[in-house]
Amino acid sequence: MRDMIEVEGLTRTFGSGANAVHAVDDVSFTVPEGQLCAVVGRSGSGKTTLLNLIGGLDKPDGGRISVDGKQLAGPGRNLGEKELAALRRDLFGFVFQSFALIPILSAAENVGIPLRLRKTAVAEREARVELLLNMVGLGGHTKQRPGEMSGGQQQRVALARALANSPRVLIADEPTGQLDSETGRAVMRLLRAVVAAENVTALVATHDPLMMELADRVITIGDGKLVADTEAGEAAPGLSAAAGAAV
Ligand SMILES: Nc1ncnc2c1ncn2[C@@H]1O[C@H](COP(=O)(O)OP(=O)(O)OP(=O)(O)O)[C@@H](O)[C@H]1O
Repeated sequence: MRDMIEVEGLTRTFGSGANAVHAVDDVSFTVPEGQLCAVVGRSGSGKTTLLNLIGGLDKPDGGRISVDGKQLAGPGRNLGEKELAALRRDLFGFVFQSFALIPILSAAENVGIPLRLRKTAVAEREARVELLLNMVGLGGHTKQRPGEMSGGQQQRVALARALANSPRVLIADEPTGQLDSETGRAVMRLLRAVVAAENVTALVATHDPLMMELADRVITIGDGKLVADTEAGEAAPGLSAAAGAAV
């Protein structure tokens, strides 16, 4: 399987001198296409900073990032905001802890936003929105606004929206952080299932042990450094089978 994400010597420092925080400190790894990779670590270890760098929401101080063979950052590669925004739109779908839905739009309209931005034809957009809302189990809720939905339903809408553009990579930062544990588990299982159905590569920052079980691989970050990198099969025999059963 070819590599979808390639990160080499990635570094991001906030502040300087005695106050410098090495949020991401010389991190290197690759993620093969189709893999669901959990990124774990204590609060403040650098997970969000790492995801933001890979997703083109922030720029590194050093190192290289390539996604789907396109170099987002590296020596001599200083993309302008417009260029970076275009790459972001084409390559990534984002899911945030806070859902980040637009309150005055219905579920279907929220999911359709990335397709409107791309000027996708109306019939094609509506068909894709319907397919995605059905996939996340919200086919009967298309007209509801976020305020009329539960947290779990809102996050399922956000997941559908993140997939609308058929991104190569799904980046999810603590997607269950605001959900109760049972709802969070349902969202995690759904995420596992849609990653497989849409053949997307996913990076999920999480504290949730279930996500670690469902993931193909777990990357552990500590003080900005990569401290462990475990494939599901290596962690404990049988984990993959358990993950399969859970979907
Ligand atoms: N914009 C910023 N300016 C200054 N320091 C920052 C900034 N963003 C992050 N940091 C610092 O970088 C370190 C890593 O933060 P980051 O948010 O990436 O951690 P995290 O692992 O995602 O934490 P959490 O699990 O609590 O979300 C922390 O020490 C944080 O205080």
